[in-house]
Amino acid sequence: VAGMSLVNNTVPGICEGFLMKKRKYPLRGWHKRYFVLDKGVLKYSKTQQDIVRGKIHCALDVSLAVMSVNRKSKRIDLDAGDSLYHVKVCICTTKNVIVVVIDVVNHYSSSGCPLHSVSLSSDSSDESYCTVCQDQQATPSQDRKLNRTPSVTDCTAEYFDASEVICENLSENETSDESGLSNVTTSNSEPEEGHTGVSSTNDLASNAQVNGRRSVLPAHSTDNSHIGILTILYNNIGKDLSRVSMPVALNEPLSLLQRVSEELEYSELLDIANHTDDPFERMVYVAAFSISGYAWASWRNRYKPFNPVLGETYENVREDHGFRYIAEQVSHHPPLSACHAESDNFSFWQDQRWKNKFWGKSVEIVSTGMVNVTLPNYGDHYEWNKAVTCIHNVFSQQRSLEHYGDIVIRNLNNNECTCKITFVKSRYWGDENSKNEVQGTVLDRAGRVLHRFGGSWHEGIFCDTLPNPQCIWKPNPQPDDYFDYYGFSQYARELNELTPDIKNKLPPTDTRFRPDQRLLEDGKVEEADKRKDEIEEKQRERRKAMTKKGEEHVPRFFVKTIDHAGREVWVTNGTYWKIRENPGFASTENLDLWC
Ligand SMILES: CC(C)CCC[C@@H](C)[C@H]1CC[C@H]2[C@@H]3CC=C4C[C@@H](O)CC[C@]4(C)[C@H]3CC[C@]12C
Repeated sequence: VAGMSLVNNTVPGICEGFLMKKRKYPLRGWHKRYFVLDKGVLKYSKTQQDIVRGKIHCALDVSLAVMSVNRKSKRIDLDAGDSLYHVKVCICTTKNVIVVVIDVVNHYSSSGCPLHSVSLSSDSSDESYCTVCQDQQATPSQDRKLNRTPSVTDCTAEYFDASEVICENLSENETSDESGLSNVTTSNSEPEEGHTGVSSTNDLASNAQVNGRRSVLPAHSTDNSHIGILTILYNNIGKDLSRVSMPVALNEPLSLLQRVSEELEYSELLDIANHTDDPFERMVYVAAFSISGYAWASWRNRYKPFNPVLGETYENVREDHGFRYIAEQVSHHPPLSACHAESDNFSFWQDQRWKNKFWGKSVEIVSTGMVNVTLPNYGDHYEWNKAVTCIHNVFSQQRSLEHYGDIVIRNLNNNECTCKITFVKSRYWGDENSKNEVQGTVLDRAGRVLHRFGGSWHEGIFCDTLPNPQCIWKPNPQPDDYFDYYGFSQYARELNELTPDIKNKLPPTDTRFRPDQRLLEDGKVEEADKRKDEIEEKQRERRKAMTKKGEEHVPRFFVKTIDHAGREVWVTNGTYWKIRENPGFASTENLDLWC
């Protein structure tokens, strides 16, 4: 078969042929597959015979997917919300096959809603375009009636045009709200039944104190399902989208600086590693630690963290875990959060740099920063990359998070062993058994496998090659009332707590003093919204003043250096705990960030 052939030009019939499909795992890369597009449903298999035999791999309704096409590279990206497919033309296919495919897809889609061609800014080629089709669940109810008129789709199409800018809004880089967003929230407030007016009668059990720390937040999370993200963007068409502020109701009362410290929840795995003589076994524990940092994702897809302001700091002293952690927002554009934790058993540091890739219905968060861990007992310095986090169905309440990709852990001070971990991309949506699967191997210098482990990032990791095969990590049980408290674990609930013992020791730049976040935590959403605008305005004023004076912001506790591989990284300058001790932050000059 020399590519896809259209059987009938007027009424699209069956369209089939070979295409190359991108695969993440196993055997990452482009693979030749036989595709059939039949009545708007796209299926594929290895060969035509397999299709006939019913060995079909996916059945994707193209009318519900967002398609972006790059004619130059002959590539199509199909985002169905739950799944993301990348295909391109086979070397064997003829040039205009892509045109045929697009025509066919357009034909099917147009029965549901009109389609428009727009350019995708994430694509360098001018020739690339994107067809957009909304499904009902992603469409804010208010606009449903408008959906029938072409203009709305036009506008959404325009919205996709600015894919990069919008994605930045997830991390909310720079915001100002001149756009009457409050109108959006109020005019569109149609709270879903059942979630509203949750009374704050906490049962006694959940009120019980753990470690003397709070086990509930002062107020329940408020339902934000009525906030149509698409509506917000729709109402801001024509404006500079990077300046569209998202309503605070989309936020959880934690900042990204606090969020990153959650990766240390299972730090006891590093304590074990620092007492494990066998380097290969030690690696198994370091690997389990790197996986444990992803466990929060099954509970946290309804809210997003606050984007820290430049110069904001956060400390987290965990005597029970034996470590202390500091973080600082060191850059605003691009947003960069640096952090450092130390204990008798390890040091941990990283700076968070990430890029967003927007595919129409899903956002992929690609982190480029490396995580570093040193273990003093053995002089090890481990370094690893992060997996990709994907927010599927970002505009809908059926939003879900997935991690995928390979992580490689290296010991920079000794190359006798390395570890490869694969976060398996789910191949069949809804297959609960293979959900969130993780597999890993510890290899020696010669590439021989010495340990094997596996499991999932939400349920735990088992290693059967250890002297006694065992579960090496399991997430803590989630409190029963998690839904009422932003999906927070017990650990997360403690992060923003302002206990009397630290109140006078913290620098005023600490996230715990951020007033809008505190108001949100107290359930005062409207006031929080107002305060957030003021804080963001103050940040802009400060930047303007600095630019005028020709000055540049200098982070207080972190410095920029170059790592062993020539990458730019932010590391601690070692002053935080010294200043805290003597003379104390009350007697130093501090940035004034809040209002
Ligand atoms: C529209 C909103 C309400 C949907 C929710 C978005 C949430 C799930 C998004 C917004 C910002 C995202 C975070 C941004 C940056 C990072 C750093 C990276 O190294 C790991 C993933 C992590 C920590 C992301 C996890 C997912 C995240 C928290």
